[in-house]
Amino acid sequence: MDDPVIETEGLRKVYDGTVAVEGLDLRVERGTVFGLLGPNGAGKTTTMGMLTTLTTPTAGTAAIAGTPIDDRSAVVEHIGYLPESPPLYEELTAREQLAYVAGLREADLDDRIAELLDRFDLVDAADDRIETYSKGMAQKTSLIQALMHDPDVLFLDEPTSGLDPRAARAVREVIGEIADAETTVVLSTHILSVVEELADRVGVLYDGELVADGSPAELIARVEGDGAGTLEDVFLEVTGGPDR
Ligand SMILES: Nc1ncnc2c1ncn2[C@@H]1O[C@H](COP(=O)(O)OP(=O)(O)OP(=O)(O)O)[C@@H](O)[C@H]1O
Repeated sequence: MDDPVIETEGLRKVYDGTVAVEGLDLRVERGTVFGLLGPNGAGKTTTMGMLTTLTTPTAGTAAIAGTPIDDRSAVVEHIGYLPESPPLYEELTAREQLAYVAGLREADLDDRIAELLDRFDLVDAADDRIETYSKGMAQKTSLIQALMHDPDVLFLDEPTSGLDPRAARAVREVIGEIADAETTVVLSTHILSVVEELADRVGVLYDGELVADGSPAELIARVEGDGAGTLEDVFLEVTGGPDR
Protein backbone atom coordinates (compact mmCIF):
# COMPACT_ATOMS: atom_id res chain seq x y z
CA MET A 1 0.00 0.00 0.00
CA ASP A 2 2.98 2.28 0.49
CA ASP A 3 3.14 4.04 -2.85
CA PRO A 4 4.28 7.65 -2.51
CA VAL A 5 3.58 9.58 -5.70
CA ILE A 6 5.10 12.77 -4.30
CA GLU A 7 8.26 12.64 -2.22
CA THR A 8 10.27 15.65 -1.13
CA GLU A 9 13.31 15.86 1.09
CA GLY A 10 14.62 19.12 2.51
CA LEU A 11 12.95 21.08 -0.29
CA ARG A 12 13.84 24.73 0.16
CA LYS A 13 13.44 27.98 -1.74
CA VAL A 14 15.05 31.28 -0.88
CA TYR A 15 14.36 34.45 -2.88
CA ASP A 16 16.95 37.20 -2.32
CA GLY A 17 17.26 36.40 1.36
CA THR A 18 13.53 35.65 1.87
CA VAL A 19 12.94 32.03 2.84
CA ALA A 20 9.75 31.04 0.99
CA VAL A 21 9.88 27.28 1.75
CA GLU A 22 12.04 25.86 4.53
CA GLY A 23 13.13 22.23 4.30
CA LEU A 24 9.92 20.53 3.26
CA ASP A 25 9.76 16.76 3.82
CA LEU A 26 6.59 15.38 2.31
CA ARG A 27 5.28 11.99 1.20
CA VAL A 28 1.90 11.83 -0.48
CA GLU A 29 0.39 8.44 -1.28
CA ARG A 30 -1.18 7.77 -4.66
CA GLY A 31 -4.90 8.53 -4.83
CA THR A 32 -4.82 11.13 -2.05
CA VAL A 33 -6.54 14.51 -2.26
CA PHE A 34 -4.01 16.67 -0.44
CA GLY A 35 -5.21 20.12 0.62
CA LEU A 36 -2.42 22.65 0.96
CA LEU A 37 -3.40 25.47 3.29
CA GLY A 38 -1.61 28.48 4.70
CA PRO A 39 -1.95 32.23 5.12
CA ASN A 40 -0.80 34.67 2.42
CA GLY A 41 2.92 34.35 1.84
CA ALA A 42 3.19 30.96 3.60
CA GLY A 43 4.83 29.30 0.60
CA LYS A 44 1.98 27.42 -1.10
CA THR A 45 2.55 28.84 -4.59
CA THR A 46 6.29 28.36 -4.26
CA THR A 47 5.78 24.73 -3.21
CA MET A 48 3.44 24.07 -6.13
CA GLY A 49 5.89 25.89 -8.40
CA MET A 50 8.76 23.62 -7.38
CA LEU A 51 6.68 20.45 -7.71
CA THR A 52 5.48 21.50 -11.17
CA THR A 53 9.07 22.38 -12.29
CA LEU A 54 8.27 26.08 -12.81
CA THR A 55 10.35 27.20 -9.80
CA THR A 56 13.88 25.90 -9.24
CA PRO A 57 14.54 24.84 -5.64
CA THR A 58 17.46 26.39 -3.78
CA ALA A 59 18.13 23.06 -2.04
CA GLY A 60 16.63 19.64 -1.46
CA THR A 61 15.12 17.02 -3.73
CA ALA A 62 11.67 16.01 -4.92
CA ALA A 63 10.23 13.32 -7.15
CA ILE A 64 6.85 12.85 -8.78
CA ALA A 65 5.92 9.23 -9.51
CA GLY A 66 9.57 8.36 -8.94
CA THR A 67 10.87 10.94 -11.43
CA PRO A 68 13.15 13.65 -10.00
CA ILE A 69 11.75 17.15 -10.61
CA ASP A 70 14.97 18.34 -12.22
CA ASP A 71 14.19 16.01 -15.14
CA ARG A 72 11.66 18.50 -16.42
CA SER A 73 10.66 16.85 -19.71
CA ALA A 74 9.98 13.55 -17.92
CA VAL A 75 8.14 15.11 -14.96
CA VAL A 76 5.68 17.09 -17.10
CA GLU A 77 4.30 13.77 -18.38
CA HIS A 78 3.32 12.91 -14.81
CA ILE A 79 1.72 16.19 -13.78
CA GLY A 80 -1.17 18.41 -14.66
CA TYR A 81 -1.34 21.99 -13.40
CA LEU A 82 -4.29 24.32 -13.14
CA PRO A 83 -2.88 27.72 -12.22
CA GLU A 84 -5.04 30.39 -10.61
CA SER A 85 -5.37 32.18 -13.96
CA PRO A 86 -5.31 29.39 -16.54
CA PRO A 87 -4.09 30.13 -20.03
CA LEU A 88 -7.01 29.92 -22.49
CA TYR A 89 -7.32 31.50 -25.92
CA GLU A 90 -10.69 33.22 -25.67
CA GLU A 91 -11.15 33.35 -29.45
CA LEU A 92 -10.83 29.57 -29.80
CA THR A 93 -13.55 27.03 -29.14
CA ALA A 94 -12.93 24.54 -26.32
CA ARG A 95 -12.36 21.82 -28.88
CA GLU A 96 -9.77 23.95 -30.71
CA GLN A 97 -8.06 24.98 -27.48
CA LEU A 98 -7.80 21.37 -26.30
CA ALA A 99 -6.58 20.17 -29.71
CA TYR A 100 -3.95 22.91 -29.62
CA VAL A 101 -2.66 21.78 -26.20
CA ALA A 102 -2.72 18.13 -27.29
CA GLY A 103 -0.62 19.20 -30.29
CA LEU A 104 1.93 20.83 -27.97
CA ARG A 105 2.12 17.51 -26.15
CA GLU A 106 2.58 15.79 -29.51
CA ALA A 107 -0.06 13.28 -28.51
CA ASP A 108 -3.21 11.93 -30.12
CA LEU A 109 -5.69 12.63 -27.37
CA ASP A 110 -8.91 13.01 -29.40
CA ASP A 111 -10.71 10.12 -27.68
CA ARG A 112 -9.63 11.22 -24.24
CA ILE A 113 -10.73 14.83 -24.92
CA ALA A 114 -14.12 13.61 -26.18
CA GLU A 115 -14.53 11.51 -23.04
CA LEU A 116 -13.65 14.41 -20.73
CA LEU A 117 -15.92 16.89 -22.57
CA ASP A 118 -18.72 14.41 -22.07
CA ARG A 119 -17.86 13.74 -18.43
CA PHE A 120 -17.72 17.46 -17.60
CA ASP A 121 -20.91 18.24 -19.49
CA LEU A 122 -19.29 20.42 -22.13
CA VAL A 123 -20.16 18.56 -25.33
CA ASP A 124 -22.90 20.99 -26.40
CA ALA A 125 -20.65 24.02 -25.92
CA ALA A 126 -17.45 22.46 -27.25
CA ASP A 127 -17.71 24.26 -30.61
CA ASP A 128 -18.55 27.69 -29.17
CA ARG A 129 -15.81 30.22 -28.56
CA ILE A 130 -14.44 30.27 -25.02
CA GLU A 131 -15.20 34.03 -24.81
CA THR A 132 -18.91 33.11 -24.68
CA TYR A 133 -18.41 30.73 -21.72
CA SER A 134 -19.33 31.31 -18.11
CA LYS A 135 -16.37 31.24 -15.69
CA GLY A 136 -17.41 27.77 -14.57
CA MET A 137 -17.35 26.44 -18.14
CA ALA A 138 -13.98 28.07 -18.76
CA GLN A 139 -12.66 26.50 -15.55
CA LYS A 140 -13.87 23.05 -16.59
CA THR A 141 -12.16 23.54 -19.98
CA SER A 142 -8.94 24.39 -18.12
CA LEU A 143 -9.36 21.29 -15.99
CA ILE A 144 -9.64 19.13 -19.10
CA GLN A 145 -6.51 20.82 -20.40
CA ALA A 146 -4.66 19.86 -17.21
CA LEU A 147 -6.04 16.30 -17.25
CA MET A 148 -6.02 15.24 -20.88
CA HIS A 149 -2.73 13.32 -20.68
CA ASP A 150 -3.92 11.39 -17.61
CA PRO A 151 -1.35 12.73 -15.14
CA ASP A 152 -0.41 10.95 -11.92
CA VAL A 153 -0.73 14.20 -9.97
CA LEU A 154 -3.04 17.11 -10.68
CA PHE A 155 -2.06 20.41 -9.02
CA LEU A 156 -4.92 22.88 -8.55
CA ASP A 157 -4.38 26.47 -7.43
CA GLU A 158 -7.58 28.07 -6.10
CA PRO A 159 -9.76 26.09 -8.53
CA THR A 160 -13.06 27.64 -7.39
CA SER A 161 -11.96 31.24 -6.98
CA GLY A 162 -14.17 33.75 -8.77
CA LEU A 163 -16.92 31.21 -9.41
CA ASP A 164 -20.51 31.67 -8.28
CA PRO A 165 -21.82 29.03 -5.85
CA ARG A 166 -23.38 26.84 -8.54
CA ALA A 167 -20.28 26.86 -10.75
CA ALA A 168 -18.05 26.32 -7.71
CA ARG A 169 -20.12 23.28 -6.76
CA ALA A 170 -19.88 21.90 -10.31
CA VAL A 171 -16.10 22.29 -10.24
CA ARG A 172 -15.88 20.69 -6.76
CA GLU A 173 -17.90 17.74 -8.04
CA VAL A 174 -15.59 17.37 -11.00
CA ILE A 175 -12.55 17.42 -8.70
CA GLY A 176 -14.19 14.77 -6.50
CA GLU A 177 -14.66 12.59 -9.58
CA ILE A 178 -11.12 13.08 -10.84
CA ALA A 179 -9.57 11.99 -7.58
CA ASP A 180 -9.49 8.23 -7.67
CA ALA A 181 -7.10 5.42 -6.88
CA GLU A 182 -4.80 6.44 -9.73
CA THR A 183 -5.01 10.23 -9.71
CA THR A 184 -3.63 12.25 -6.85
CA VAL A 185 -4.82 15.83 -6.39
CA VAL A 186 -2.92 18.63 -4.66
CA LEU A 187 -5.29 21.45 -3.93
CA SER A 188 -4.17 24.88 -2.74
CA THR A 189 -6.95 27.17 -1.57
CA HIS A 190 -8.02 29.67 1.04
CA ILE A 191 -11.56 28.28 1.00
CA LEU A 192 -11.54 25.89 3.93
CA SER A 193 -14.93 24.37 3.14
CA VAL A 194 -13.54 23.14 -0.21
CA VAL A 195 -10.72 21.38 1.62
CA GLU A 196 -13.11 20.03 4.25
CA GLU A 197 -15.29 18.56 1.52
CA LEU A 198 -12.60 17.12 -0.72
CA ALA A 199 -9.32 16.51 1.09
CA ASP A 200 -8.24 13.19 2.62
CA ARG A 201 -5.20 14.89 4.02
CA VAL A 202 -4.35 18.47 4.86
CA GLY A 203 -0.98 20.16 5.15
CA VAL A 204 -0.76 23.64 6.66
CA LEU A 205 2.21 25.79 5.70
CA TYR A 206 3.22 28.72 7.85
CA ASP A 207 6.30 30.84 7.19
CA GLY A 208 7.55 28.22 4.73
CA GLU A 209 7.24 25.32 7.18
CA LEU A 210 4.73 22.50 7.38
CA VAL A 211 3.16 23.13 10.80
CA ALA A 212 0.34 20.58 10.58
CA ASP A 213 -0.19 17.47 8.49
CA GLY A 214 -2.93 14.87 8.80
CA SER A 215 -6.48 13.99 7.89
CA PRO A 216 -9.03 16.75 8.56
CA ALA A 217 -10.48 14.66 11.41
CA GLU A 218 -7.05 14.09 13.00
CA LEU A 219 -6.16 17.76 12.85
CA ILE A 220 -9.52 18.83 14.25
CA ALA A 221 -9.22 16.30 17.10
CA ARG A 222 -5.76 17.68 17.89
CA VAL A 223 -7.01 21.22 18.53
CA GLU A 224 -10.48 20.40 19.82
CA GLY A 225 -10.29 17.25 21.92
CA ASP A 226 -14.00 16.58 21.51
CA GLY A 227 -13.73 16.68 17.70
CA ALA A 228 -16.34 19.44 17.61
CA GLY A 229 -14.08 21.95 15.88
CA THR A 230 -13.57 22.85 12.27
CA LEU A 231 -10.62 23.20 9.95
CA GLU A 232 -10.83 26.93 10.56
CA ASP A 233 -10.03 26.31 14.24
CA VAL A 234 -7.05 24.19 13.16
CA PHE A 235 -5.89 26.84 10.73
CA LEU A 236 -6.07 29.64 13.31
CA GLU A 237 -4.40 27.55 15.99
CA VAL A 238 -1.41 26.39 13.95
CA THR A 239 -0.86 29.69 12.17
CA GLY A 240 -0.64 31.80 15.29
CA GLY A 241 -3.95 31.85 17.12
CA PRO A 242 -7.20 33.70 16.45
CA ASP A 243 -5.94 37.10 17.67
CA ARG A 244 -2.91 37.23 15.47
N1 LIG B 1 9.31 35.67 -7.26
C1 LIG B 1 9.52 36.03 -5.99
N2 LIG B 1 10.50 36.87 -5.64
C2 LIG B 1 10.71 37.21 -4.35
N3 LIG B 1 9.99 36.74 -3.32
C3 LIG B 1 8.98 35.89 -3.60
C4 LIG B 1 8.69 35.48 -4.95
N4 LIG B 1 7.64 34.62 -4.91
C5 LIG B 1 7.29 34.49 -3.62
N5 LIG B 1 8.10 35.25 -2.83
C6 LIG B 1 8.03 35.34 -1.36
O1 LIG B 1 8.05 34.03 -0.85
C7 LIG B 1 7.13 33.88 0.24
C8 LIG B 1 6.12 32.77 -0.09
O2 LIG B 1 5.29 33.21 -1.16
P1 LIG B 1 4.19 32.29 -1.88
O3 LIG B 1 3.65 33.07 -3.02
O4 LIG B 1 4.76 30.95 -2.15
O5 LIG B 1 3.08 32.16 -0.74
P2 LIG B 1 1.56 31.68 -0.83
O6 LIG B 1 1.34 30.81 0.36
O7 LIG B 1 1.28 31.10 -2.16
O8 LIG B 1 0.77 33.05 -0.66
P3 LIG B 1 -0.70 33.50 -1.23
O9 LIG B 1 -1.71 32.75 -0.42
O10 LIG B 1 -0.70 34.96 -0.92
O11 LIG B 1 -0.72 33.19 -2.70
C9 LIG B 1 6.53 35.25 0.46
O12 LIG B 1 7.29 35.89 1.46
C10 LIG B 1 6.71 35.93 -0.88
O13 LIG B 1 6.82 37.33 -0.70
